[in-house]
Amino acid sequence: MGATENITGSPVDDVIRPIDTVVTDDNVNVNSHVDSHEGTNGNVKVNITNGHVEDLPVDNTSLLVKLSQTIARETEKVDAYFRENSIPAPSFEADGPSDYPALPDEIQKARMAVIKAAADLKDLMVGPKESVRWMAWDHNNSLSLRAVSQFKLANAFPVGSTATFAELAKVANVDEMNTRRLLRHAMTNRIFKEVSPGVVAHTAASKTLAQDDLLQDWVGYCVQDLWPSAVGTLEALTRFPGSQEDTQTGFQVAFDLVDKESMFTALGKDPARGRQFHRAMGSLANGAGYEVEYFVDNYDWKSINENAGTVVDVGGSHGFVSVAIAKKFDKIKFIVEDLPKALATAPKFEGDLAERITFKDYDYFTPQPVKGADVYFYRWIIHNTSDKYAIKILQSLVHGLKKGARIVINDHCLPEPNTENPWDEKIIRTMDLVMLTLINAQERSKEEFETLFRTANPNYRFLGVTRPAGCRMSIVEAVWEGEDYDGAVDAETVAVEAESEAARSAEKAETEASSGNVENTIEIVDAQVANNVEAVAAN
Ligand SMILES: C[S@@+](CC[C@H](N)C(=O)[O-])C[C@H]1O[C@@H](n2cnc3c(N)ncnc32)[C@H](O)[C@@H]1O
Repeated sequence: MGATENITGSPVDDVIRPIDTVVTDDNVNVNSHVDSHEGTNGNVKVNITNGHVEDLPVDNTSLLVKLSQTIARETEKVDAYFRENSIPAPSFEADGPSDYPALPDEIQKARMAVIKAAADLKDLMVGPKESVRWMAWDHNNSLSLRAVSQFKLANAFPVGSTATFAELAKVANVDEMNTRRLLRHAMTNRIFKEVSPGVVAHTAASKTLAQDDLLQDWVGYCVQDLWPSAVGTLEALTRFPGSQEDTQTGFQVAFDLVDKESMFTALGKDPARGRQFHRAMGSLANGAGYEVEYFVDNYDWKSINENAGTVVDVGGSHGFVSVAIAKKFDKIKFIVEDLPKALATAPKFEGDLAERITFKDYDYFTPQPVKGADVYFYRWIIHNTSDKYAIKILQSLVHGLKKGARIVINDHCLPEPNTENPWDEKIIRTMDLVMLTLINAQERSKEEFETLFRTANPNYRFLGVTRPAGCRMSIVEAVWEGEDYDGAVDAETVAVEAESEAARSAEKAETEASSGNVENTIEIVDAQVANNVEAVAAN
């Protein structure tokens, strides 16, 4: 039924009058979904029948126009910034930039507003039925992307030149017709373009893939390991309801490893696949919003520094987070704990860093050996575990905590629905599903973090969660309000012991500590895989 008909189907134009229900705020809220927009253009019509006033369906035209206005207005801000700063404009062509530079807050906000409004506008223009219909075909994007990735087609011909489908078919070792079909589908996602019949050239996206090895590994890992795991997940959930074990996930269903091997163990046994995983994680960890500076700059390290306090970096790998904090806060002492295999390749620090940062072998499911420290922090640790194991980790601390000790978790924190820019919300919720499909772990909301601490021990008082602007990760904090530890060994003593222990472990180390560059990150993740294999073997 149209807006100009009454329920009997007779014309009602003569009794339709515009009413003034205009919502004047023409700013589209960047942090909410489209259904929270209340704006209309003032043309909401009222049907007066038998003295009865009814709202008729709101005409969405006003919302469409508002979205398009937002797109135009905010795009102009981004465009002006690019021009003023002589930054190359975004382009689909192979000579276009691969990524956005770091933008000032205001310009980044404008960019995010455009991304949101453009997505909303597209969805509205497509409509719910057709959106859902074709969403169900999304896996075909993975299929054509997997072909490009697996057959290494991005590197099959140099950027700036072209290749025929016949030539690319040879590279892929797949017949020409099917190579063409796969590639023409990839082209609908702007990966390659057909510049003349049968002739393929690079685009900005295929060029980026060709030039970014880590991105290729990210894609490879996602389409080869993650995608089949996603397909196996519902079977895992029905076969093992509520399982918290990392050997009962979609990954195990997909690769016939149920109750046999965790993903880390499986990848650890297969060097090529393991390397791809490590490098994929390196690609992610170097992405926008994950920079370690957010943690360094947004936690109260200052007060710890003033008291020359001790900080324990649990699961700290090669200590690159501690190094970054130590470089800014010159009095804090750090103990970086990890499994022996990770520490075996740890860097040897020099000078001030060597005096203040020590390594210690430690399995975080066992009682914490460093007692009486000021802060114990877990960066990218707790989200790798289900609740059962996360609680175990937090309980392992209890016997050595002094009153007032802080426990800090640096992980994603799931937002309340619709409070986040939809793009960010999609990424964080997808990350949560990825943790489920691969290792039965999870991202957590503020309430879930609070419950973890409360369940681990009622003497933890949850202090809350903060999230630095621009960062994808949050800082979760609790304080220990129970009795002081029994004082058998203090943090200082353990630090000294740890130093000599680490010196032994680090004999073979050749790596330099750095503040989180790609190579360093890859090494860290290498160590993680190796250690998880070890941890699984030990458990
Ligand atoms: C994702 S990495 C995080 C490294 C570092 N915290 C960071 O922010 O980059 C996880 C770390 O946990 C370590 N790990 C895994 N199992 C462990 C265990 N049972 N005890 C101690 N460390 C462990 C791995 O070796 C790896 O270094």
